[in-house]
Amino acid sequence: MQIVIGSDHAGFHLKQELSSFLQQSGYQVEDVGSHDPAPVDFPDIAWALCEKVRATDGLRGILVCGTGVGAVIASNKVKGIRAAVCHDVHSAHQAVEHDDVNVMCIGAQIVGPWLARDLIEAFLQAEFVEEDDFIRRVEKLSQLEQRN
Ligand SMILES: O=C(CO)[C@H](O)[C@H](O)[C@H](O)COP(=O)(O)O
Repeated sequence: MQIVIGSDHAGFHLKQELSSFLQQSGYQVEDVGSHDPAPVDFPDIAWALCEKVRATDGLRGILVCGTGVGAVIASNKVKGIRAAVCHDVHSAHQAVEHDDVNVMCIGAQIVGPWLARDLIEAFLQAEFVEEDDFIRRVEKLSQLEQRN
């Protein structure tokens, strides 16, 4: 499975750790940066990551900033992206199962590396449940994008 990963400066060290973990677990990881801990603006990294995610069916992204908040705001402004900040395992899998989330955001200042591993495993192993209610709601999310 292919994954895109990215972070700003605040998420850099956790992103590096998660990237290694994913590669050791057999995932093919594309890292859109940041590639060093120098300050960078999270909307720029969010765009680089989300552009790739929306271009390939089924591709998922993991975006790390300090709190996950900036990352999720920026990602949800990109058409075709459904992003969630997940700091508990239940949300990490239900976000995909019910809401077909394709970008998970994590706050490196909020969760430690071991919980972050559990979060990304729950996110990546989950599949969208193709029930009528969930399909209709996800379609309505896409319709909201057209209203602006
Ligand atoms: O969490 C974030 C945005 O929600 C960012 O990663 C930064 O941590 C936050 O904006 C603080 O910025 P700083 O330049 O690291 O002080």
